[in-house]
Amino acid sequence: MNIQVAERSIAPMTGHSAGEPVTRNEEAHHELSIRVRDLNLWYGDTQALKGIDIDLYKKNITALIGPSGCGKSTFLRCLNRMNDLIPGVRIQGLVEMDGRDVNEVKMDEVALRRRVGMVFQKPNPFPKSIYDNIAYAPRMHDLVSRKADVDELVERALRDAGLWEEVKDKLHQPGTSLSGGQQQRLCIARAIAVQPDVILMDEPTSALDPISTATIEDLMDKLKQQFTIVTVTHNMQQAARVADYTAFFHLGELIEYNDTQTMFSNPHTKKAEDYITGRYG
Ligand SMILES: Nc1ncnc2c1ncn2[C@@H]1O[C@H](COP(=O)(O)OP(=O)(O)OP(=O)(O)O)[C@@H](O)[C@H]1O
Repeated sequence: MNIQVAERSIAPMTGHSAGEPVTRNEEAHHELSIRVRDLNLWYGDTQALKGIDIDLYKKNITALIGPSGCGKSTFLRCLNRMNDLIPGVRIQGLVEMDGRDVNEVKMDEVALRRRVGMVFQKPNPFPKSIYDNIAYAPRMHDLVSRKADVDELVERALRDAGLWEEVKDKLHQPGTSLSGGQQQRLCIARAIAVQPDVILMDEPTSALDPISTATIEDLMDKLKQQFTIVTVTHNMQQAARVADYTAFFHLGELIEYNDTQTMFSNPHTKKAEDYITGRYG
């Protein structure tokens, strides 16, 4: 492996230079998923993202951290073009997924969002049954049509989201009848049902109790075997527990991008250190 200490934070600055032994499992999991170059975003006249350059890796969890308003959610939404839905937004720069520019005019947004699932802060099941929450998108994308295939897909997604045993006898009850933590796992099951490449999570546990939070963190750890996960969190312990890489944003800029262990034990920038140690933010 040859991770370079980039002039700006593109590849994570792992703290070891080329030729040194690699002590983590980066060798096996260092395939590029998303490449972002000189990404700038304005809401009207206000610039919210400034020259972001970053490489995000497959089958890893990358945590986005930084003080409120620094642009974490805005950046996340650039990865599946959700900012396009906000009036007055202007975006410049490159966001490439598996080598293809997601902002290309020809890129079909529906197809993009099938490849890039999203889980929000507040669980938001559809006002439908547990079963239909999962079945809806795969049917819409024509991934399945036969009842037996839909049943199988629903079961697999719920099992992968660690929810099957809790809901298998009430699949036709409303998704909203579940607890908050269960609803969030239902939303994760819904996201993975279409077999995306990437799952974006915007503070996925901030509305949950500690036990549900721990369940979701365990689940994220399992899901990264199949999916690339990019998550926003305000919880430093959570970033340290779940993320392979951590990116620190400040006032719309990416200040430091590092493997999580280095970020939390030996941050390379004063701003990241101050934030992580609670000196501000
Ligand atoms: N729809 C919008 N219209 C105008 N400005 C926006 C909009 N969404 C975000 N902003 C502004 O862009 C900046 C970045 O916001 P963003 O929500 O991305 O930050 P964040 O780091 O995710 O914050 P938080 O941690 O509080 O969720 C902020 O100054 C915010 O006020």
